[in-house]
Amino acid sequence: MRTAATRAFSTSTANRTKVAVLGAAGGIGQPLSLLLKQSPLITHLSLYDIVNTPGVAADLSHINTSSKASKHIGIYVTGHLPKDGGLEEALKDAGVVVIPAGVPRKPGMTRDDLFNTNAGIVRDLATACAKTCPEAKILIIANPVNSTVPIVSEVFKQHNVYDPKRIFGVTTLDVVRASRFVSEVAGGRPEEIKITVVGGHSGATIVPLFSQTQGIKSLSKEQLDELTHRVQYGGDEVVKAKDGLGSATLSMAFAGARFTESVLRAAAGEKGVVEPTFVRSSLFEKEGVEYFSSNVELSPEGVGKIHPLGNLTPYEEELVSVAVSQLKGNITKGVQFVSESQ
Ligand SMILES: NC(=O)C1=CN([C@@H]2O[C@H](COP(=O)(O)OP(=O)(O)OC[C@H]3O[C@@H](n4cnc5c(N)ncnc54)[C@H](O)[C@@H]3O)[C@@H](O)[C@H]2O)C=CC1
Ligand SMILES: O=C([O-])CC(=O)C(=O)O
Repeated sequence: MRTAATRAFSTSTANRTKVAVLGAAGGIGQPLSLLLKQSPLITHLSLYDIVNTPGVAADLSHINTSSKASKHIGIYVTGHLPKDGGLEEALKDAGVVVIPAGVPRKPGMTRDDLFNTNAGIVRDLATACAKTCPEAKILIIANPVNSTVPIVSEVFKQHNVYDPKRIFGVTTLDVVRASRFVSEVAGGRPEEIKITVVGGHSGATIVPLFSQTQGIKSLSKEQLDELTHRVQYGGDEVVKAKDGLGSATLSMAFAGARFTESVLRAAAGEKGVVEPTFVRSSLFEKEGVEYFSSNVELSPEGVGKIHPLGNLTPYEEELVSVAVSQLKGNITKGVQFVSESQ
């Protein structure tokens, strides 16, 4: 977690932040909190779940990570359960809220099958955020991301605190997978291979743009088909291997910690921090799609510059058009859910 950049920015205590993790005792929440406990950019790690959080918090609070910049005050960890206003306490003064709360898939399910359970969980947590920490950056991991991001946005609109720059769908795992899978086929160090992945976060809405990465343009059509399918359905590989015990947790914690750290680095003033993320975007607005994932330069306010997709091959253009048509339905479903629950 400690890159040269984070070391440079960790010298200022002014920019250090309270980060709340909602769903902190879950499969993603626990390893994500462990990774975040190592960030020099966090002063207070606030953990909330409907079960088991005090234990997770007590355990993490024994880790001797501390920042010299804060005069040896380590990251302060607290754990909250719903009783006695625990959620409000967890969110009070948070600068960043990460939401992995919600149920994961079992074999045979799509991410959209999680909507009925997770939409209500995310709506209620977003309501608490809109009331308690309306200026926090909200990082949404809970699936289906293509619908939960519009849900959070609609809730914030209802409370008149909506700023599209501060609401992010976490799609980092798609680029983490893409670079790993490409390295297995084409060689190279996966951590150095950058693949642009755009669209959304489920099946055919996930579109890797392999043509934009130098050195792998010579993939055969068969390799391209296989790699594209593997990135689009990488989540299914894990769901199948876990055989009823959930979906990706450890790789997601890695990806979620990377994205959170990037948001914090940009908030601390670092320039040139670019991550893919599913945000309010004008890229496909004309086609009626208000949210889209693409590379975004992060800024102190949150979303900075949304990068255009760049040159696409006809193969990629076709994938993007399928993604756009599916996203429309996913987004509408989230928006309608909030308007119908009023
Ligand atoms: N964006 C992405 O790339 C990925 C998203 N996910 C999604 O992340 C979510 C969580 O997955 P896991 O951690 O594996 O599930 P899990 O079931 O292990 O953990 C979820 C946690 O959320 C908690 N929770 C449920 N309702 C809550 C509420 N109202 N308030 C606070 N906490 C609540 C549960 O008690 C549990 O501890 C799932 O929806 C999954 O599909 C998973 C992998 C990748
Ligand atoms: O596949 C799932 O349900 C979890 C997920 O979003 C992923 O692993 O990309």
